[in-house]
Amino acid sequence: MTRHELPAGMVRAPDRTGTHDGYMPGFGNDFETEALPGALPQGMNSPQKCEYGLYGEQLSGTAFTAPSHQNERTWCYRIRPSVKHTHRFRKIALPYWKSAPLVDPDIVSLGQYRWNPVPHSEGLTWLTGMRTMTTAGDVNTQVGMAAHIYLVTDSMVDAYFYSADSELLIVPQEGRLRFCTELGVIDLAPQEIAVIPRGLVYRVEVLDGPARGFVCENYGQKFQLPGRGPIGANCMANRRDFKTPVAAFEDRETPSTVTVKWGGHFHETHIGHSPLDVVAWHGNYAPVKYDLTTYCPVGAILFDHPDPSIFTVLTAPSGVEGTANIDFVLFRERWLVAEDTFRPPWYHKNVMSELMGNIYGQYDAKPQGFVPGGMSLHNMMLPHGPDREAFEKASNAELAPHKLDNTMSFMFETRFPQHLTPFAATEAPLQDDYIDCWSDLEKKFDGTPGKK
Ligand SMILES: O=C(O)Cc1cc(O)ccc1O
Ligand SMILES: [Fe+2]
Repeated sequence: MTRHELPAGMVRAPDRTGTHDGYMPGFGNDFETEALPGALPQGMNSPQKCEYGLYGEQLSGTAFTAPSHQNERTWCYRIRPSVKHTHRFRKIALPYWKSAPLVDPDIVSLGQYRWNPVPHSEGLTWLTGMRTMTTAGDVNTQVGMAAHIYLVTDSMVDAYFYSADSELLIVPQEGRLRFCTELGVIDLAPQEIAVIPRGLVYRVEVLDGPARGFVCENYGQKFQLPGRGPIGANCMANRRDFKTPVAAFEDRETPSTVTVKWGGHFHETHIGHSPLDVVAWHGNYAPVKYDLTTYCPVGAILFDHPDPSIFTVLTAPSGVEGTANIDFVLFRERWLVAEDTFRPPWYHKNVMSELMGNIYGQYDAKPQGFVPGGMSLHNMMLPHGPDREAFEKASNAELAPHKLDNTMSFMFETRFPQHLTPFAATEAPLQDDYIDCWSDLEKKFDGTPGKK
């Protein structure tokens, strides 16, 4: 992948070992990084005076008193304290970016739904190009999520954003984006994901456009790695494959805007400089990216089709043990080897709500119609499963080992019902005939024993 030049004037921590390539490996590590030598205080957080005349500031991602194994915070040493990066706010409208609760009495969310890719349009930034498809839970009580599609053609120029409501899990499908954050720069391409923590200020630039992808906006507890149980210490998503950017800052005095999502509403403030002014930081509350092709799937090696939870990349707990606020689940290339087994997903009805997106290729339960950039929704307790074509093929296939190749789809699975937004119900390219994919499933039963 080509390495893009940093934005003009941005200073990044030097690569002293020749290995970091702009990122530090590990999930939830306690990192430390400085873009100028000696900027990071050693052995303490709050010296009477910081080096270079910097201000020390803590960004808390969990309550001060959260148990120490969950406690997340980062110490920033910056040109100005964040309080100088916000001024009087006024509410602004971003009409396509919605928050829960949003239950429109005229919209029927009970149904199996599928959408074609939402087409690109001109002049859209990360903020104006966000299109909410579903919302679940309640942003004010910090439970649930929203699923969005982003369509981005234009970089944010002298414009910055943070969400106080949520962390954002970003799943690109087309194009490349750059996230210039307070804690460093993340370049993101399809087959990668990023998690931008709640409260972190950033701007989004287009490296290769137009860009389209999916966002899971998590109102609840942070995403973490799932427990592997008897699988042990390896496989699935491995900690070292997560990458956090090294410190990078800019000292730029230009009229700029900061937009804040707070309580489901957007607020704008005007300042005279870039807020990306963190010269050095240490801590474990930081943005991260992950290459999905490093996900090591584990599955059935003799018979039967396990629950899709075996493919969980990240999980955001809900407080009820084993019942996630959100699971992020990845269906990628893998071998199918199970004997005497119907290999695709079984027919099922799930207490959790399943929103799926296709990053590339073909999904085994839906050979047609679920296309890259497209989405589907099988809501809480709504039956679904393979379409007729997939069922007939898999029921009659010769069960030699078979590689599912050229396939990468994912699921945002939440314990809460997902409600369609007006955009999803009326403006997005909904496939009206989706449920017909099951209409030709035959009755095969005729009371004859031994019939298979
Ligand atoms: O519905 C789907 O396609 C997702 C899914 C996949 C699978 O392998 C098992 C259950 C499940 O919900
Ligand atoms: Fe399902």
